[in-house]
Amino acid sequence: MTKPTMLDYINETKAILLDMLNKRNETYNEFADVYTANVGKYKNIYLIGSGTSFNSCITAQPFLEKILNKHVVIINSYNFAHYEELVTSNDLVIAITQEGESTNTIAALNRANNLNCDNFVITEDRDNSCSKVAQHKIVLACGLEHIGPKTKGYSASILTFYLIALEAAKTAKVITAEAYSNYISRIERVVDNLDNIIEETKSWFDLNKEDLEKCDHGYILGYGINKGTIIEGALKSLETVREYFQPFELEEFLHGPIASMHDNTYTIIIAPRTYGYERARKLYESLDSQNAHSYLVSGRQETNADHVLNGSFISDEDFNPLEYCIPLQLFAYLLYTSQGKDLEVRNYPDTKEALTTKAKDVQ
Ligand SMILES: N[C@@H]1[C@@H](O)[C@H](O)[C@@H](COP(=O)(O)O)O[C@@H]1O
Repeated sequence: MTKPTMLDYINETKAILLDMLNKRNETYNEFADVYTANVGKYKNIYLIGSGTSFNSCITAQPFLEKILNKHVVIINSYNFAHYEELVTSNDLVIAITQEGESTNTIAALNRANNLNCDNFVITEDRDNSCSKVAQHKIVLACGLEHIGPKTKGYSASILTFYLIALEAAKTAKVITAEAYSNYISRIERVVDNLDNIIEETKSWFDLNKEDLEKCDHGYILGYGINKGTIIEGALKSLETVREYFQPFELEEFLHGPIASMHDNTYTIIIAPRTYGYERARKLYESLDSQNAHSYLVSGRQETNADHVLNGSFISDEDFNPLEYCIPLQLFAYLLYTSQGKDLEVRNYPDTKEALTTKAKDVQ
């Protein structure tokens, strides 16, 4: 059997997310019950992970804070395990690890246990190292993903966070049944549209193929709730194209990094029509008039410039990261394949032995 590609996994995303939505009550009821029983005790919620899993924490944080009305701290597994000073037994720890073998996440969960923090791990449906350490498990219901650069797992991770927050808020009566249903319908609408985004992204890449294929470094820019989207998007290209891609929040980019742009620097701006859009569009227009490799990914535009991905994005104010991650995942896939990069060849293979990051190899 041939190994699935990143594209196969991206194509599976819509069906997987719809299935997760359908099974949400049974999948997340334990979390909702534990949360409801302790809602008065929990002061802060810690979201912890490494790599793509950590990026899903960055993306999910604003929605969890909004729905659960608690301070949500995002911190990577290593820092939680060894440097976090303020966590107490009144905090809830939620670790996320797709394959469940990341050594830093195991260490973070051990620390949560030692500190007597209630803790959950979101992870694949198999008996892995992290699920042996955590008090409770939430299944990351996307099936296995037999490839290093994760795509469907990232989408499933952010949806898991949205859904555990909504199930917990409904059970704890932090939100009304009506508000809950409204949030679910809005997620369904975004997920239902994902296949259109895939097709539109492919057309955009094709249209600009001659220029995009030459891309060997670039900046991925965004704002608001897409802070995690751009970090994850840059990571996808770093892992696959294996050239230099750097994410910046757009306003921070203007405060210095823009000085490092050259004629051959590419930019992709992720620009949903939410707060921040006007400045993003202005930045695109300004860069486009001075540099030949500037691109904008946004909802329907007045402009029909080839470099603008005029997608049929729903641009939901809370859930648009589910759709805006797709163009960056596809960009990485289409670019590395068009450049003929081989993901089976590991760069600097000796570091894997020198610095272990996984308790077990699961690929
Ligand atoms: N290259 C992979 C990343 O793609 C992955 O995100 C990270 C965390 O893995 P996990 O989510 O299983 O903890 O591990 C590896 O380093």
